Amino acid sequence: MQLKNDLLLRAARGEKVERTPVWLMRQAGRILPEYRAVRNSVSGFIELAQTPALAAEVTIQPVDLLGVDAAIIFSDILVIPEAMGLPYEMIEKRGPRFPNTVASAADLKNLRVADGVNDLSYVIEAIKISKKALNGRVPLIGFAGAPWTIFAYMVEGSGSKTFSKSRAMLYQDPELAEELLEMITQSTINYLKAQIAAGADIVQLFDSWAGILPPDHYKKFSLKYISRICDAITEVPVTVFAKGAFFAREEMAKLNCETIGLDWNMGIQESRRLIGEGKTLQGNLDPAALYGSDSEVEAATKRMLDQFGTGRHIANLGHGVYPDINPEKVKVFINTVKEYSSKLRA
Ligand SMILES: Cc1c2[nH]c(c1CCC(=O)O)Cc1[nH]c(c(CCC(=O)O)c1C)Cc1[nH]c(c(CCC(=O)O)c1C)Cc1[nH]c(c(C)c1CCC(=O)O)C2
Repeated sequence: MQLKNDLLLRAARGEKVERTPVWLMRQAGRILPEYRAVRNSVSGFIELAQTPALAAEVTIQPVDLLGVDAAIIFSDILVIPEAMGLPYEMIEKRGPRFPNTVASAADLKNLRVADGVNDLSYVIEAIKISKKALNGRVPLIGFAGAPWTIFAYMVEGSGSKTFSKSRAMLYQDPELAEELLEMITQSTINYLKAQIAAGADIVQLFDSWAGILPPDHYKKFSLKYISRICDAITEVPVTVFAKGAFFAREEMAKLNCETIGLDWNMGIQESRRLIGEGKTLQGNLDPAALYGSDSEVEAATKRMLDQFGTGRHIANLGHGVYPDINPEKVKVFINTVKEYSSKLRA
């Protein structure tokens, strides 16, 4: 199926675009009242994610209601641990929790490499329904957590300020850590390939806890596995977003990926200098800028676009949109990108 709007894919590949494409990390299922209505019709996040018709419905909402240039499949990065044999719960207002965690080699024996097709069939089905319903309007983004971030949840059992259990394992039992990271990496490759076969047009890796590692550990326990995933995914463009990994930008330029996500602490011109011209950059407005007035949102968005210039860029926030942001402010951000970047690129 030919896409009617393929700006995101062209920008990712470094081809010419009439204007800068724009979407928001975590646009599906956070800020829209229309999402909450669907969410309240089921028992919780997990049931919603596991009901393909509803997952597809909330995937498409931001395209209809906000005018973004891409849809991102409604799911979570934690479906991979579950498919490997470590189920999670979503605790209302608190976040994910794993009743069982990985602490020893014996715990690894209970895990398997996910095949991505059968054990995550509900995501694959949701992608197929979403593609049909999108009918080529915009590309569909598939995604997964980066191995280090998934590892951190599997060892820690929940989010954490310090991730000291998962970071301790890197010092105390690096072989065990590497064995688990290997299993996650293989599962992620299988899963992303299944998403692509089902219709995902581009895929993004979220390394949300990149910033908690020192540079040497980041290279050894995260980038190494991200690099393997980038090498394995040859079918569609790949985006790597590593929150807080400012120290790794030069290393990341060597990844076999098309796009690198910037968080809002990373200087735009400095990032371009460190990464070079060979990658598209994605980001990076401060998510909190959307708490400002309409004219402040507009001004901040224009400042961001001026700094990225007319080079390879996909507009986004520097992390996921915050749940209490007014969708009208998101529209100001999106419309400003569309109008102002058209002028810049004319
Ligand atoms: C770290 C991480 C997680 N999940 C994800 C990340 C990486 C991105 C990031 O750094 O923010 C990624 C994610 N999670 C979700 C998506 C859906 C698609 C999208 O909108 O981008 C995506 C891309 C749905 C979700 N994932 C979750 C919800 C809220 C659950 C609900 O509706 O009750 C949704 C819509 C729950 C979740 N899932 C996770 C947490 C910490 C939480 C609780 C807090 C929160 O809402 O973010 C783990």
